[in-house]
Amino acid sequence: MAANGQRKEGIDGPTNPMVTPLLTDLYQFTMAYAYWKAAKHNDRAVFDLYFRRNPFGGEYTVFAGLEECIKLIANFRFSEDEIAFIKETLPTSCEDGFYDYLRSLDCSDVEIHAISEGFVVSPKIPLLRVEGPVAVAQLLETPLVNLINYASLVATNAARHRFVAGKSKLLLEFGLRRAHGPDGGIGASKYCYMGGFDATSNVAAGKLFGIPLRGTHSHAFVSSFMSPDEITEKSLHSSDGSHVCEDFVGSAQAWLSKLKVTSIQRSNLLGGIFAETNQSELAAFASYALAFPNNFLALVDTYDVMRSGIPNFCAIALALHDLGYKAVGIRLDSGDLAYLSCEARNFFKTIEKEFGVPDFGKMNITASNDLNEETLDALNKQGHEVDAFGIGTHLVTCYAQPALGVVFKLVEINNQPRIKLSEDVSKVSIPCKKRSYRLYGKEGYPLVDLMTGENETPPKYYKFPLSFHPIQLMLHKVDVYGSLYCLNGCKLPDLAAYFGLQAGERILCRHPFNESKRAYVVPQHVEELMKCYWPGRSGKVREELPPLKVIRERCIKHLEQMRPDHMRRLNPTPYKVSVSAKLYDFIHFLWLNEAPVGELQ
Ligand SMILES: Nc1ncnc2c1ncn2[C@@H]1O[C@H](COP(=O)(O)OP(=O)(O)OP(=O)(O)O)[C@@H](O)[C@H]1O
Ligand SMILES: O=P(O)(O)OC[C@H]1O[C@H](OP(=O)(O)OP(=O)(O)O)[C@H](O)[C@@H]1O
Ligand SMILES: O=C(O)c1cccnc1
Ligand SMILES: [Mg+2]
Repeated sequence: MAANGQRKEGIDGPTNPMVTPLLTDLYQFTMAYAYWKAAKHNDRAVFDLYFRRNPFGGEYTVFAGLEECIKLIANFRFSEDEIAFIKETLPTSCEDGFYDYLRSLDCSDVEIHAISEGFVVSPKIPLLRVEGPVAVAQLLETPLVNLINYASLVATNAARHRFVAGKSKLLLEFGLRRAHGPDGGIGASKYCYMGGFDATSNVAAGKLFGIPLRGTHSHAFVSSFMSPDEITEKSLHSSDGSHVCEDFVGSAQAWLSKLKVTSIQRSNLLGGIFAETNQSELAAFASYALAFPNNFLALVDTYDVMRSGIPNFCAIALALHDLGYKAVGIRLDSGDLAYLSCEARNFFKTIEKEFGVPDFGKMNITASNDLNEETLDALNKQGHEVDAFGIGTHLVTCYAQPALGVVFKLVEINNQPRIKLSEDVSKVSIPCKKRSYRLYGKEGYPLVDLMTGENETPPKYYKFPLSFHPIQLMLHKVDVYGSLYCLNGCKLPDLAAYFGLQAGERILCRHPFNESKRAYVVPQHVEELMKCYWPGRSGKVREELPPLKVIRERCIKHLEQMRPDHMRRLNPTPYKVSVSAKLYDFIHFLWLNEAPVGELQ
């Protein structure tokens, strides 16, 4: 049985148990029945899954969700219960043989080629190519689009937040409470990590995917304390266990008095900004420090950041320091985050200097509160001292753009290329079973993504850096005379072959729909984009599904290798997506063939 065979490959089911063969649109079942009734259900179809436009006004998208697609494919079988439900749902006139057919269905005859998860991808280029019996491929349409749409959108959103925040900042995903339901929350954590976040507050995602977990505490914890008298157990061992401070709260209060005197005496240094801090806040901080002396991080904006939160935090951090512990830092969750972070940093640096506490000035400052790309950008422009950003709502709900328009289009049936026409040229599908390639330029940046027909010769390139090779000199001559002939008269491809190199070839890359847009490219490197992730009966080797961490590293690497003008936030340069000359001609031949000729009256 194919399902057993698939299980032997060790691919678990989808993370979300709701991802079953029923997680599809009704019309996939009605079409499947009609195909079956017409004995057309096993016609061999090829579908491309792609999106039409990059999200968030950008020029790049991170491809995510593939692993879940393959998990669905590998375990795609109808249970009796599910078949019974379909039978109840479809008209009674539907013949029983159809349900026997559903009973026999799996994806053993489906072949999936896909771009690897974490790649930077562009519109129109197939992310996934599904080849198989037309009825099965269509049943797969909705779940595949569903699994890729949000995953890629939120991974891209995360990558964009990382781009603005900069490499050195810690990015924490705090969105679970605001995500679109439990699946949205789990997906957000997984794909934000993939897109370059460092950690999540979502404990379930930490367990499921091994994502690092991070967190601070909330305002409720601070406001739940009324006074320091509430703390009954006030003693704290020193970090090396050599002695005990019997009254940790008293020690913090003593530090507070010292800070106050200092602040009054040196009002320019500490700003002379506080008199009496909020003692219930001090109690909350002390209590948290007693619970986590090695991981003390305080939310400082419950009452007043500068007049209470920061001095209270410093008093506790200094009392911890006396016992050999190092406080972690603060979180700011309201107000002007640029201004407050700079003030807090000055305060910490002053304490480092005044009291000789090493590294106190480097205390971690985390900021949160309705952050998004724009606020991060504004903070950068103003100058800030934030080390870590906790981002929730805007990140996980993809507030700036709620969906990526992923589509699934038939490009071939029974070896016959198909096209979908539209008044809107950007919606015309690109027919044929295709291959796609990324062509890299001299500087190492991707220049263009190129689609060709399945059987066209792949673009060629120089396999080794020619600058290190004796052939380079001769090639120089080739450049100078603008000819493909070298000094001894042999053709460049022959010469390259002689030296064991693959020949570079000038490739005409054409805009799929705009006749005048074309460019020649001599690639320095060519990467075939789609790999076989589910071989079906083809006998091809199945590409392994790598761990999330590996996908994340791949994603970060790919984002970093993009040319900066494609990545900028304002008016980025469009990344080129093209087709070969042969495919261009074929698209337009088919277009003319399928478009009815109008008649003017
Ligand atoms: N320096 C800054 N430049 C630009 N935007 C900022 C800056 N500091 C904070 N923000 C953003 O301004 C908004 C402030 O929102 P709002 O006024 O609702 O919150 P608040 O009054 O500071 O805090 P809260 O109501 O949560 O206690 C947030 O989206 C925050 O991310
Ligand atoms: O602001 P987000 O980007 O969504 O990030 C997560 C937010 O969630 C928490 O508070 P919550 O918003 O629940 O309460 P608050 O607005 O009163 O702080 C936290 O304090 C952050 O502010
Ligand atoms: O740990 C935090 O600070 C946190 C977690 C979720 C939402 N807001 C904050
Ligand atoms: Mg909030």
